[in-house]
Amino acid sequence: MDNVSMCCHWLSSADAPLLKNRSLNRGTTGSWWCPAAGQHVHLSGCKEKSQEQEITGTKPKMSWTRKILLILGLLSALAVIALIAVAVTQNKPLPKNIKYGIVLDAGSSHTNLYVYEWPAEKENDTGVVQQVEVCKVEGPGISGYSHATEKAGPSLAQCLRQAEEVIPSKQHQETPVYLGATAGMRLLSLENESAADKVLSSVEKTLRSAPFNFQGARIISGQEEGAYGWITINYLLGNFKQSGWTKLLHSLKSISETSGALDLGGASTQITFVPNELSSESPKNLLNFRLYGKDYLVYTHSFLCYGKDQALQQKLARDLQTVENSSLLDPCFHQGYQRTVNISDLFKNPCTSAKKKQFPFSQLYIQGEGNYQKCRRNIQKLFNKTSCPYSSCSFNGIYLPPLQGDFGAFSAFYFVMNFLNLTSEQSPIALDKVTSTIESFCARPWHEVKAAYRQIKEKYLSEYCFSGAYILSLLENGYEFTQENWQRIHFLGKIGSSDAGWTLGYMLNLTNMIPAEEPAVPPLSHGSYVGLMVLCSLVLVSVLLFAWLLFHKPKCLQKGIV
Ligand SMILES: Nc1ccn([C@@H]2O[C@H](COP(=O)(O)OP(=O)(O)OP(=O)(O)O)[C@@H](O)[C@H]2O)c(=O)n1
Ligand SMILES: [Ca+2]
Repeated sequence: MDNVSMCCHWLSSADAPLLKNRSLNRGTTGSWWCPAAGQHVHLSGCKEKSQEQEITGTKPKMSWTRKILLILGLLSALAVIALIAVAVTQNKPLPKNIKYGIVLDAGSSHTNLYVYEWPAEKENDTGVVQQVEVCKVEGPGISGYSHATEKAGPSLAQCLRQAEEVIPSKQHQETPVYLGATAGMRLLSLENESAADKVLSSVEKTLRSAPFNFQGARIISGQEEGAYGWITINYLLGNFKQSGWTKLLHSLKSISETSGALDLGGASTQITFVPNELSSESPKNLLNFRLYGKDYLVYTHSFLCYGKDQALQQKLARDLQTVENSSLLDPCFHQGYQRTVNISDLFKNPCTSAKKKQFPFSQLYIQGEGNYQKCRRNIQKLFNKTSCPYSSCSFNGIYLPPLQGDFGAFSAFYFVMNFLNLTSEQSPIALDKVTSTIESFCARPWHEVKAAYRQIKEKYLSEYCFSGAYILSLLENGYEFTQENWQRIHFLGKIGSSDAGWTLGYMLNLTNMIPAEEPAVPPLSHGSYVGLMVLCSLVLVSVLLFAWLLFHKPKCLQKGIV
């Protein structure tokens, strides 16, 4: 490189100010002190570097400043890459550590075993527990073993073995198992306490011999059953999640943020919801919860003997008072249907025992009549609406505050309405359409119904007419749902993969998985955190690139010098 081009090279670099006391302009000619050359040189004007290279035919030597800039740029790029890599790997969710829990729902008609799972590190979040298995125990509910109490426990063995297969064996010991018995056992303990105790001892023995962590087998109260059902559906529907926009929306609109729960079993039925007005008229029906940082005042009532099987027993016991001989024409069964009932069985539990009297026959022959309207009138008698010691009542003098918000209706509410094709969520079915559907189903002769639904158990199938009419009676006459708020009842079998019922709420409570206060959560999710890191890094790289380009340009091309 000759002195001129070398000096021009210097002039285009950051060292140009070394040329002291001279103002430089492109095209300036004359004699200049060039530090690179260590001498005065004669310049006839600086040229663009490319031109200069063309002219000289040699590769220009990279200045130290540019080298340092380049190294700094490279190092910054490396740092950014390292930063992203660390963000992605360091904060990536750890491999899932799953926990399990087992609850047995010992209902009046049958027992179900549920297996739940949840990620261990998210125990206190809402909506993370889900059902992974349900096993229906063969045979009757445990209260059905009152005459052979020692067989109640062994009846559960097969479902426990199924749970052993679902849960990894190394976690068997740490998996809690709970059994909650409902209305069937409540009735048995009223009728024969020692038989109920023996049944519970038998199931306890079997559960203790399973490889799981036995946590108790007990009869739960109607209040608990109602409350845990309400907790389950609201947990699964995500109604306890009160963060960000939902919180703001709720506080602005004061909308009802929880769903009521309607549970219909074989022996009892529960209604649970958050009423609009606070009232302490009937304190035994009110429960206070603090969940995820919010207080809930919940109304609940469980009607023992108003599950669909016991309601039918009550109806038959009443009907029996009016018959002249041993046959009964029943409008709630299909025409052509026949059933024989032992009179002693009919009066054996507390739901019907008050109506017990001597009859000149030991069996009742029931003949179906298939008349919905008559059936409704017949059932209506089960709801005593004559006196109410409170501002408002459902029936039998039980306090009921004004109905409020949406309701999730499950168990037999769902089984029956689902069978009748009346559960559509897309286009909620109007009450009069529901009534006419049940009316025409009841009018179908038994032989036709039986032929149309061969796959359905006769016990269930024969009672869907009665059950449909009973559900409408309970909701319309009992709780006084109207054409309008009927649309707010949602018939639910499952929510996600979990069955709607009290068991999940029971387990969440006993394992302390629903905290009173909202758990502290990191402000950003892992995804948002990584995204933000990448964005910041990209901005940093762009700034560095821009700076490098700026410095890389020949100085003489920059404004102010040219
Ligand atoms: N596919 C089904 C399943 C069940 N049933 C009936 O629905 C009623 C209620 O069942 P369930 O909710 O399981 O009641 P339990 O839990 O056994 O009773 P409870 O809660 O009163 O103890 C029972 O009469 C049962 O015969 C039905 O009609 N169709
Ligand atoms: Ca039940």
